[in-house]
Amino acid sequence: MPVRISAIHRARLSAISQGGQVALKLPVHVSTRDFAVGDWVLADPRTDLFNRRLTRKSVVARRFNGAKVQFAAANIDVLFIVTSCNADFSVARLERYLTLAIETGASPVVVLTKADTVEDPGSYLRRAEALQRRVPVVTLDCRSKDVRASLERWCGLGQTAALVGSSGVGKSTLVNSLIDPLLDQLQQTGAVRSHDDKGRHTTTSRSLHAVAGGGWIIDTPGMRSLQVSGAAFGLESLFAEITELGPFCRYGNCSHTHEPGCAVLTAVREGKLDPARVARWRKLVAENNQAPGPDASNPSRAAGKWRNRR
Ligand SMILES: Nc1nc2c(ncn2[C@@H]2O[C@H](COP(=O)(O)OP(=O)(O)OP(=O)(O)O)[C@@H](O)[C@H]2O)c(=O)[nH]1
Ligand SMILES: [Zn+2]
Repeated sequence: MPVRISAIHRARLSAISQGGQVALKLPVHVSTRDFAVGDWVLADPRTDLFNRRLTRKSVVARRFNGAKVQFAAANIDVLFIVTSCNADFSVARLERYLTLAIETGASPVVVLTKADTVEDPGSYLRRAEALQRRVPVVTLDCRSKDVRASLERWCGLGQTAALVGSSGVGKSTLVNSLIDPLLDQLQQTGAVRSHDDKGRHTTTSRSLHAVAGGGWIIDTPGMRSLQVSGAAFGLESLFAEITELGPFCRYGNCSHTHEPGCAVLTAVREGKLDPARVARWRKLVAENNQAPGPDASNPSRAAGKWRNRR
């Protein structure tokens, strides 16, 4: 029977089947670390024993200290990049998330929360919109009843969205505003939150929730750092206004740092490119070149199909 992973615990997996919640039993050689919330797997309907994981169409994977990979969400269509209209807002961090989204193959949507706490949310909106051509940006108050209407076009029937962003920006509040409480209670794990060591409520396991309107949403825990690696294509598309100038440089191997006849440097001098944006792009490209090679864990990428999907 096909089931979808809804939460990952240290030694077990929760899943949702057509009939409701399933506590998946794992064979001894299978580690929960190999799974992501949103994974589709096959299980034995009589024993709930795990059989095999189905091929992912997309996966959000984060890399720590070089090689260690953590899977945050699988089979997603939309990546909500959540940041708030305050000190958390950082164009540099948003560019990292947008690169991640492009590499994942999911459509990014920038969600600017706590719009109710600032005089001019529009200034945040404009700064975010400038980061990627045609990227949708939404400003909202996560606690408001308008949240569903603002995000429903990305949460339709059969669609899966994942939320990424720093701790405290309002991801859980957003999920609570989006979910269908009845449906979610019926299908959910009931253990989305648990107490950490300090006795504070915190989101410990990534989880899959049923959204009113037929979609699904995956919450991920706040992340402190987001390393860019194996993301040459993502950087090339995100910084299109810069990379498109490459062919116009005098030298084919131009590093766009000092060469005569460099189209990028010329555009900066003429005020057509923001020097700060170019500096951030250089930094990410350098980081990407230093990191380990392409992430073979992304199947949509390995299959060579993912570029066509956009
Ligand atoms: N004023 C205002 N407060 C908000 C908004 N969104 C969230 N908050 C508040 O900000 C605090 C943090 O919100 P959470 O939803 O727990 O943030 P989170 O991103 O889930 O944090 P983690 O679970 O640590 O990843 C809570 O006190 C919320 O009530 C918003 O749009 N406006
Ligand atoms: Zn150049």
